[in-house]
Order: sequence, then structure tokens, then C-alpha cells
Amino acid sequence: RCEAVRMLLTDQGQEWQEDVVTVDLWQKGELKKSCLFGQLPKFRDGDLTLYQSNAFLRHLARTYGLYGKDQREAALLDMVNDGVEDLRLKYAQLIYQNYISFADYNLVELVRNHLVLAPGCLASCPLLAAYVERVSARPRLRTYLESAAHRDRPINGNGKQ
Ligand SMILES: N[C@@H](CCC(=O)N[C@@H](CS)C(=O)NCC(=O)O)C(=O)O
Repeated sequence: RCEAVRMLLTDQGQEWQEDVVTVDLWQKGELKKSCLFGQLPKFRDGDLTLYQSNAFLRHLARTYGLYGKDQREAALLDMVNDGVEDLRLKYAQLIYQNYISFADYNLVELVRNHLVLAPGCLASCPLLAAYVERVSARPRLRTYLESAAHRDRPINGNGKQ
């Protein structure tokens, strides 16, 4: 959420100071309570404090003459930036909520078969093991994988399972 701000400031030859918030500090809750919408990032320019990263960008755009030459251009730039925000929200959904494809089901199914035959086979592959765990833990999938329908279904047609 801050990277476009960093890019803008860098390209405009500006310097800034950052306070990096650790997950531990955030989880204590006090800072969250102090934030206007309960979220970071927070931006300070002199005595002006802002929340909402697009507001930071707009403020900096006004400061450094990056908001078009008149109201009409500013309106067009707002339109483009709102389009970028829509895309960012879809990106966030992909990364945080729906980061899986059909190939994941196919791979996890095959790796799980190996685990039935050789339960320790991923011992030296912690990343792969964690990935299989993560996909298998998706709520609907987990219920299915734990069901008798799945557990009792033979894996191999020749009985070698
Ligand atoms: N619309 C806000 C979104 C801010 C946001 O999503 N912040 C996240 C981190 S990127 C956050 O503070 N998450 C912690 C929480 O909600 O408790 C912006 O553009 O600044």
C-alpha cells in the first residue's frame, strides 16, 4: 500500500522517514485503535495526518503538480486511479483469498497419494509439505478429504495402496 508513495517521492527527488510497525506491535491493538479506520498506512506531512493510501497519493499529486493541468484532467486522473484501485482489490482477492488453480488440486491429489504410500516422503521438502497442508486445509476441501467417501476410495486400480 505504501510502495506507490515511495515511488512517487523518489521520482520527485524527495526524502522521507518511515516508522515500520512490526506484527507484534500491531497485534497489541493500541496502535490500531488510534488509526482513523483501524488500519495502516498512516502518512504525515508537517501537521497534516492522513489515512488511506490513495489520499496520500492525491495529496502528493497536488503538492508536486501531478494532478493534471485543470479540473477536467484531474477528473480523468481520478477515474484512472479509481480503476487502479479496482484492480488492486482484485489482486488482493487473488493473493489473500483465492490463490489456487485447478493445477493445485491435481498436484495436491498426487502428492497426497505419495503420502499414503510413504508418510515420511516430504520430510526433506518442508515447503512442499506446507503447501499441501495449506491447500488441504481449505474448509470445504478438508471436510471432503476427511470424509469416508474420500478415505475409503482405493487410490490405485491394482490394489497397491
Ligand atoms: N484503503 C486502505 C487500506 C489499508 C489496509 O488495507 N491496511 C492493511 C494493511 S495493507 C491493515 O492495516 N491491516 C491490518 C488490520 O486491518 O488490522 C488504504 O488504501 O490505505
